[in-house]
Amino acid sequence: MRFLIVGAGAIGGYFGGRLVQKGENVTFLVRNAKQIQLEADGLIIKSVHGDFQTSVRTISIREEAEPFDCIIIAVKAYHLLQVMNDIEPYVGEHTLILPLLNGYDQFSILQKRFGPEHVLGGLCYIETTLDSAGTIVQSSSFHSIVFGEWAGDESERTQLLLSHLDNAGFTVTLSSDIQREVWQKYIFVASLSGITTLMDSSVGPILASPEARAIYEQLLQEIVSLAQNAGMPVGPENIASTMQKMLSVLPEFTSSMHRDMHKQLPVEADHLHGALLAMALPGQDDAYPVLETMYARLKVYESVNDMR
Ligand SMILES: NC(=O)C1=CN([C@@H]2O[C@H](COP(=O)(O)OP(=O)(O)OC[C@H]3O[C@@H](n4cnc5c(N)ncnc54)[C@H](OP(=O)(O)O)[C@@H]3O)[C@@H](O)[C@H]2O)C=CC1
Ligand SMILES: CC(C)(CO)C(=O)C(=O)O
Repeated sequence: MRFLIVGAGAIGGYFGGRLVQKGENVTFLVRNAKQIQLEADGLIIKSVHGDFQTSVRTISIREEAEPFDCIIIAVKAYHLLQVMNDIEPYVGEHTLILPLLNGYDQFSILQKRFGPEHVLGGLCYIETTLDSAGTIVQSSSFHSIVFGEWAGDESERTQLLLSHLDNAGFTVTLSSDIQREVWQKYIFVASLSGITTLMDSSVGPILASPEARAIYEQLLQEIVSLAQNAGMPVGPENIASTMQKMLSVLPEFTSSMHRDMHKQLPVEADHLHGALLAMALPGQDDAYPVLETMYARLKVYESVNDMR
């Protein structure tokens, strides 16, 4: 199976690198500066599971190549529209597109552009970031991909993909209810990135402060009830499971958005928190005050960042 990994950043570089390490046929679609860096140094991963470095095959945008069997999309949401133009030449009749972005809107955007038959549901759990030299740094031990047919069907093509993603040093799960999995992750990441950016803190001090913890719990409730009212596959059980996840992480655990904010990088505020608020039913737009506060805080960050 020929993989094209779009974006050799924190998640694309990590999962793609692991697949290279396993011996899978992997190519990275990258922009110029990243291509130069990868050609000079190779792909470098510093991981709690052990460091490794490998040379990788890259192509640059518009470079000729046959369509790929599976295109894994591992860019930030604000790059998705550009990326859809860039991957078009590599999408053939049987190509599977597997987005690993956080959020929800990416699926309908990709389905509309390439046709629903090409787009799988997918997400990942991992805590990775790029250091100033472009090295991928993994700081927590979990590293998993969950994927499946968007409509929940069983299929030979997802079984085949599973066999190629499996045994690559990370966990992979083929789900028959990927939309529910996507929402579980969305709730976790939207609440985590909201509270860590608002408090400018990792999880430990937030949960240790009764005041901050109460705000987190209200945020979680708002997100779950908003999504449920909007007809998404979530329910009150998502509150308990998300809280359990929060209680299981290390005190220094934080969101990728919080880390990006410290690096003065753009954030996925519209794609995560803005998209949630846009789902609120008419007449309910003032029912989510904590979520609105989180979103406002991110919009202020964006405007200050734009002026730098
Ligand atoms: N980091 C994490 O721990 C986690 C992140 N996520 C989610 O995964 C997604 C990706 O995040 P993350 O990996 O952290 O982001 P990064 O910014 O680390 O990586 C994204 C990469 O995409 C590349 N890119 C952007 N546009 C293009 C393009 N047109 N063609 C090729 N490459 C391109 C960038 O390359 P360049 O070097 O050229 O800028 C960059 O290296 C986000 O939705 C995020 O929320 C999900 C789980 C965990
Ligand atoms: C919460 C986490 C680390 C889990 O994968 C994540 O997705 C993010 O911060 O972007």
